[in-house]
Amino acid sequence: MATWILNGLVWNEATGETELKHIRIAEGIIAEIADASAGQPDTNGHETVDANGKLVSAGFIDMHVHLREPGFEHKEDIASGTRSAAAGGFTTIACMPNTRPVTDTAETVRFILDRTAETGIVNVLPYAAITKNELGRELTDFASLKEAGAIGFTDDGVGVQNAQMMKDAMNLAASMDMPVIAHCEDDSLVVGAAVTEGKFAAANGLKGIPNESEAIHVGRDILLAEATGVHYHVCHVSTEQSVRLIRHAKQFGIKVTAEVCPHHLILSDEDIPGMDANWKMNPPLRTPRDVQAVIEGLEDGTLDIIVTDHAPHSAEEKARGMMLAPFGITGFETAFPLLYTKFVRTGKWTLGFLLKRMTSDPARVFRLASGVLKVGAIADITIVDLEQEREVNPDSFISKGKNTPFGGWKLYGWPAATFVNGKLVWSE
Ligand SMILES: NC(=O)N[C@@H](CC(=O)O)C(=O)O
Ligand SMILES: [Zn+2]
Repeated sequence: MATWILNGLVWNEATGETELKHIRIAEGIIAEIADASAGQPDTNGHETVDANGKLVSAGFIDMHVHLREPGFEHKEDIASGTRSAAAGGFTTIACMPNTRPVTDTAETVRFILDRTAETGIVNVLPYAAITKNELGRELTDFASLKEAGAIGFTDDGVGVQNAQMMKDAMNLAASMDMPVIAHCEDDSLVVGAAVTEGKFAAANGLKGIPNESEAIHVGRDILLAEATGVHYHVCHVSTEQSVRLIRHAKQFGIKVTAEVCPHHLILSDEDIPGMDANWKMNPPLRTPRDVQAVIEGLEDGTLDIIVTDHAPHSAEEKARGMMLAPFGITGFETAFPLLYTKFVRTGKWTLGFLLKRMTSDPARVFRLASGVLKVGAIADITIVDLEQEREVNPDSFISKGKNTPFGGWKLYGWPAATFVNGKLVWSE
């Protein structure tokens, strides 16, 4: 039995227009994409889903997420996290190793893959830690982690402070054709700070996190990437200086790629309403000048992909206030509506540009087989209602994390159904 998705609006990259199509899925693969103008296909004996003119896209890919399992299941687990991802239109997500235990052994990598098989509903790609316990002191066993299924190495949550340690990691990763993914942060520059250096910090008498705490690592690591030849990927770029360094490195042919989060594209420190920890994340919301720089970086290809950095925390943890609460905001269930409403509906970006940065670009950067809607491709598919306007209500998030600064925002472009490997895993 096949599945037909009827009357879906599909983006045509060549023409820059959407076209009405019928899509046939068989055995988890896109078997046929037919023009709707040629009439209704014979769906006899097959399952049908009528997209009714809604957008049909390759499923979104999110290469930076925190699923919190093992160890922090009160914040999120693989069951709730993958359901939240599916509700955001994501079909493949890559999870960070700052779990408990840290994902620094083959056993924990296998645990994540096994739990995903048991309880998950989207594809989960685990990253493994660069250093044991993410302490920056001793490299993990890269070979066994790769063998167990890790797709790259990162100490996300903290920066690798020691340059020799990072260089050793890059050399080793390069020798096994694996990427190094870096949370860029110099610890000595950020002590006691919760928000960026800027107007909000100044107005509230707070110490700020300076831009160079991120950019120093980006600059250092670009030089190390050049020396080692590794594929170096920069996490959650937030500053004008980092964009400048990455742009320059790319001009020299250094193998660097980078990601940016919706919140860094949409909010600045000047939007922070008060000492509310739902506005606290790492890297922090930067100045309007930085927001402009990351937008331009994404537009000109300096920044390759959009990721959510979905970082759920419990209400109790966030209630500790701006200075004491952990860094991080949830991302899955607001990412596409935010970007679509803010950048596509306003005419700043084409729909195709946004889709590319959330599908085929992450697939290209991380050499994944998914991310395209074409005959023969894996049927990871997202249906989105571009015309539906709805208010963000954190209480109705599927994620255990309700920590978002976007509560109450009125947005368009809500995911309506999500298929993974040809199977409907979530619908409105
Ligand atoms: N981004 C965050 O603010 N927090 C992340 C860690 C990280 O990605 O740096 C988390 O694990 O909570
Ligand atoms: Zn990080």
